[in-house]
Amino acid sequence: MPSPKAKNPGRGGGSPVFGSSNGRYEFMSLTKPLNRSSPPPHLLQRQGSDPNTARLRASESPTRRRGSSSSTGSGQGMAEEDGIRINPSFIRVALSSLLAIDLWLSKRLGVCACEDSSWGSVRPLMKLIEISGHGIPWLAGTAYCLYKSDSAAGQEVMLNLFMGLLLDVVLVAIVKAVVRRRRPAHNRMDMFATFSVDRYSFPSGHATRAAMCGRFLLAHLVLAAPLRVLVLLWAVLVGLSRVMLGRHNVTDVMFGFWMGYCQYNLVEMAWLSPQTLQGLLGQLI
Ligand SMILES: CC(C)=CCC/C(C)=C/CC/C(C)=C/COP(=O)(O)O
Repeated sequence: MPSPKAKNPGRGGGSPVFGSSNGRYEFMSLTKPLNRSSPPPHLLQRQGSDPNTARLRASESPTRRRGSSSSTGSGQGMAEEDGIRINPSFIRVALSSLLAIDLWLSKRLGVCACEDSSWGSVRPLMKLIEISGHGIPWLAGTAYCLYKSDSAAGQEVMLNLFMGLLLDVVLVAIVKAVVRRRRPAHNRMDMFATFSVDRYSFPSGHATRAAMCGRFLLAHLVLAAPLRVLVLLWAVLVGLSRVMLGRHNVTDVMFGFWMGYCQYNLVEMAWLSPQTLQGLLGQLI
């Protein structure tokens, strides 16, 4: 089978392809036309600043030795070298492949993106789950519990949850503002109470909140086993509903879960004890 590189020697655009010219899959760059006579600058850089030394080392490389005994002579050897040369771009290729899979999967899973979608009838339920993970009910509910709590332990837990929720809103806003990934094209922007950064989708604020609050509740509330399962199920459903509603891509939610999980560690590290609270309140009053 002819190598794709041989078919498209001068194609631009930078998308690498998989080639199997010698029965072995390798990445080959389509960005630059092949230059058989001299190695590219980044190969020289990797092997030392002296181009002659670099050429010498390249000719001593096992790849070159293997290539010289191959059926197509030096051309084949160079093709194998190409495989080595474009290794630095492997991460870029992997990331763009992941992104493509992410977009494809997110579009396929966005089955409640509008009423006419295949699962459009489930949309009201998904929107209910969306509200259950929204920042405002969580902040308002926690503030209310803090106000109503008559035990020091209860107040301590609620205050730390409230601080965690504020931290979550701030961190998510920062990451969204920095990354600026747009929401999926199939999303209908009909969420309630959003800020300007909420036009961006990475990470999912609902997913960070679900992960952080889920961990928090499991760690600080004494819950029977069925309720613990329910908390976990709720967190998973919040994440799933983001993709099904078309609000987010899968990676936004996955990263959101991870970020929320880590945020809980931060809350634990910066835990406000009653003593710290008294000190803080003493300074304030
Ligand atoms: C105290 C304060 C600034 C509260 C803000 C609460 C609030 C409105 C959070 C935003 C909730 C929201 C719509 C987030 C977007 O979630 P995604 O999952 O779509 O990223």
